[in-house]
Amino acid sequence: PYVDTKVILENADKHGYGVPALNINNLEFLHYIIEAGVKKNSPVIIETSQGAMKYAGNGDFRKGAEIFVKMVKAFADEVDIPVALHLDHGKSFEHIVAAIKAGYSSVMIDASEHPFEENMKITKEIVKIAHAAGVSVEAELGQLAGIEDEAVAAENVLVDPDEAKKFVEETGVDFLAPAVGTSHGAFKFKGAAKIDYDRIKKVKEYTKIPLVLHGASSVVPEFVEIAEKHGADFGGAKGVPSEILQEAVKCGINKVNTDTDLRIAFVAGLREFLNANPKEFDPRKYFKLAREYTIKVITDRMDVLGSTGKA
Ligand SMILES: O=C(COP(=O)(O)O)N(O)CCCCO
Ligand code: NA
Ligand SMILES: [Zn+2]
Repeated sequence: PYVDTKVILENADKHGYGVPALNINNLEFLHYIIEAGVKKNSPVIIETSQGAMKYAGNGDFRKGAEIFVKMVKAFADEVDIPVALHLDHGKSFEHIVAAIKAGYSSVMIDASEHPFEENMKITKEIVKIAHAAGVSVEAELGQLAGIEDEAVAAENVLVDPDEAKKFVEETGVDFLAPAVGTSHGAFKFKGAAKIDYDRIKKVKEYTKIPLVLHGASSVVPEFVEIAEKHGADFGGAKGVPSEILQEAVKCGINKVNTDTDLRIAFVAGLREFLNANPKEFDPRKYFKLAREYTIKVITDRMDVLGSTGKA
């Protein structure tokens, strides 16, 4: 069934596991996420960026939002696992309202590049509108480095747990994404991978709401290697290892944003298949390995995060 993201995340918070939040831009990735969720009997949070809305609507983000809601509901109505649709990194008021109007389960207002008071003011306004429409809200405190779809964020600015407490109390936001050392994309760490567990624990203790880890892709070496063997150039790619994700979940993370891992698995399978099948041009065939690898990276993540069997 199609559910509110809050239902999924409150259960995850109560039982101490993580749920993968998986980005889509097209039908194929949606297919693979649903297949993985059914296979693992895991809840799934599907998420789209503002750019994905524009892409699906061929330039018209309001159309794209409507298309995604219809696509996700069509699948969600057919399966027994809970499925939610979330707007990821909503920055523009118009995109957030379009997602609410189209029927998204939840929206993120990402005002984290603004000063604390401004972030709080903007978030409060979005919470008022979204809650009036029965839609839950995610916000971000602190900043991740790396590319956030349309804007390059500044340096890593880690969350201040005392600010988090005030922020959640004043805004009524449903989930919070504290910046704790990760970043978006495939090149997350210059040195050893590490995140600030102590900050996660403090934010959890002070806010007592479901927490979100952004930039959580592991950049799985197996698929990086396959992609590079078949012409990709991902030199220096490094992500968040599974053990770190598991510790983050123990500290209070419940929604685990994952985009890069799906992209790398898919392109690894696509490159490998095309190189091995020069005569193939049937679109129902040439995504065969891309589909297999993408489903594998998602089902492995469900096992790592503990959402397997929780639907
Ligand atoms: O936090 C994440 C996931 O980050 P990643 O999958 O790159 O680790 N997202 O919000 C997904 C979109 C960001 C661009 O990839
Ligand atoms: Na941000
Ligand atoms: Zn993110």
